[in-house]
Amino acid sequence: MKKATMVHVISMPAVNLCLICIIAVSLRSVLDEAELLPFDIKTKRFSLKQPLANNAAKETAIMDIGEELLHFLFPEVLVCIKYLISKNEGTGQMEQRRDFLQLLLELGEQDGAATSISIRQVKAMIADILVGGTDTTSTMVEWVMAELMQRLEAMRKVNEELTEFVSLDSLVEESHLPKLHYLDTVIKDTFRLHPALPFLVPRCPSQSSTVGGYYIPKGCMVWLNVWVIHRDPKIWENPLEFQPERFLNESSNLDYSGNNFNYIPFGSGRRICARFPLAEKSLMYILASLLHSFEWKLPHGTELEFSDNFGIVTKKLNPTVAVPTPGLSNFELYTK
Ligand code: HEM
Repeated sequence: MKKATMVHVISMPAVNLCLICIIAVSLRSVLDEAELLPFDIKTKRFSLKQPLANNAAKETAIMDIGEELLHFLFPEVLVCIKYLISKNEGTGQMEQRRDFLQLLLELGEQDGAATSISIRQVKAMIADILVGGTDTTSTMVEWVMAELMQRLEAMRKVNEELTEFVSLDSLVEESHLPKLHYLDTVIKDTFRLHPALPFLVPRCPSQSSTVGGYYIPKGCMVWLNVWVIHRDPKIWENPLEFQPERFLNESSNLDYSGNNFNYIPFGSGRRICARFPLAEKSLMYILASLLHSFEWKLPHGTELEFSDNFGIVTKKLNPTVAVPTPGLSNFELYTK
């Protein structure tokens, strides 16, 4: 007999991960004002310190605050980082395998070299990756699920595609992902309507310039409003409608590379999301698995609504709640 359970599509810790992003993003500009406000764990407040003399002092201060905040908000992230580092150092894995962490640790060993980095910088980079990649991904999974449960025709097409390419007697594998074109368009149009970082990361030009007739003074903070670009009626037909088919035209260059400025959910240029290809794959994989293995319905008598909870990462104001029912032909697949 099929068993149904009600679940939150995504359950995240109550503390919003975007706090760390705010710190990472805005600290540089705060520090440029020469006053530093370090975070006091006991009082949970920022306290005033002396102006910082040079860039090295600012970098150290950024890491001090980042580490303190990590301790306070995400102790498990730090424990995880420390574990990974000690595991790599302790077991002689260095010689056998060269993964990202190992490369970072090797850079740390080059005494005096220009590329040498400290263990604190290694930790900061790994924390960046863990933090930058978690809240964004889970938020997007939730938005896609909500859009699909609202547009049953699109859900039907996704399910048909999954049944054709994966089949009901197997689980989704990485090799299936390139074949799931319709799911890809669903994710893309969800990114258009609900970009996870609607203002990207702010820019600070090192030279004054004029762009599109606007004078941008050196040193100012520039926020790009991607949310508005993605809903601009001059660019998009029926911009407020969820229409995945608009991405079926392959000649439109509407991918995640940031080369078409009409569509930049992962940003563009030198500061484009550092791991957008990984994010693209993870999203496809998570969503394909959820949608292939279960049939999703709203709890009886409830309706979806799509208000934003504005933030650095823009989530749904009201979490999506859905009821999954197993749909695979062989129940043992769920225990794998
Ligand atoms: C759905 C998932 C994700 C979304 C929507 C997303 C979005 C973004 C955006 C919009 C930016 C700013 C780009 C700009 O201002 O031009 C960014 C930056 C960044 N992302 Fe992602 N991201 C995601 C997943 C990830 C993952 C999985 C990682 C790492 C494993 C990651 C690491 C980073 C880092 C390190 C930066 C800063 C890059 C820099 O400033 O040079 N992100 N991301």
